[in-house]
Amino acid sequence: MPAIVCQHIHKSYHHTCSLHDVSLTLEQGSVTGLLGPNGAGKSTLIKCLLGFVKPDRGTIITPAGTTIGYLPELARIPPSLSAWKMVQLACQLTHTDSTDQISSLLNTVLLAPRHWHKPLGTFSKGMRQRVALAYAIAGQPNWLILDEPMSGLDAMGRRQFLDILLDLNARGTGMLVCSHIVPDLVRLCNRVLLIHQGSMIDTIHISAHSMEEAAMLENRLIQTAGHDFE
Ligand SMILES: Nc1ncnc2c1ncn2[C@@H]1O[C@H](COP(=O)(O)OP(=O)(O)OP(=O)(O)O)[C@@H](O)[C@H]1O
Repeated sequence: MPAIVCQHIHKSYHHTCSLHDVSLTLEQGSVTGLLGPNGAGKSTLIKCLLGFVKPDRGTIITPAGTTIGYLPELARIPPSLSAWKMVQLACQLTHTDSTDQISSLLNTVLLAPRHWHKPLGTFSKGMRQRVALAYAIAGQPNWLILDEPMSGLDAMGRRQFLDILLDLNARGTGMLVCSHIVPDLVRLCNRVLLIHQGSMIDTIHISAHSMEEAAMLENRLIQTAGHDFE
């Protein structure tokens, strides 16, 4: 399938420039990280790609047949609903709400069957986030856009969540992941785009998914953000 392409995107809110001449290509099956200091424009770019926000200028080309699942930073989790019911609702939207499909999704996000019918309000943050991911992938999208997916999860929860994402990617799902957690981005991504003050300033290719690459990327980020305080 052809890539998703953004060309020369500009977006301002009132007099604040959020994105300035941003271009990028997302190849199907790839995992791209978006990294930048607070206020750099990451969420605005995601909202433009999802069609929630209209750029002032520029083009976004989404090939026919593209389907995108979205996991927002703060997914709404109704506390009285069960995991099963929540995923069933998502499946109903795509007319695939068979028992097998719902069980398969809950298994994919590693939720043990003993939790399937418990209210989500009794779940840990990690479990809730995994149910939110099952909701996002219910329509079997070929792309996933994730905004801070591992934020607030403990080490075990982050590892588990990363493993699920790596498994989804191995099965062909392309991803755009916005995160402040550099080691997670390095573990997951093929490349990381560095964004600062609304502009794309660097592309870092990740090959070894190693601690050394994470340290290098973190230094690059601190170098960038450090200039803001000079
Ligand atoms: N709805 C809005 N109205 C006005 N300004 C906005 C709006 N959304 C974003 N902005 C501004 O656009 C700039 C980029 O914000 P954005 O949320 O995209 O950054 P971010 O990189 O996602 O930040 P963070 O890491 O803190 O989530 C900021 O200056 C922000 O204040």
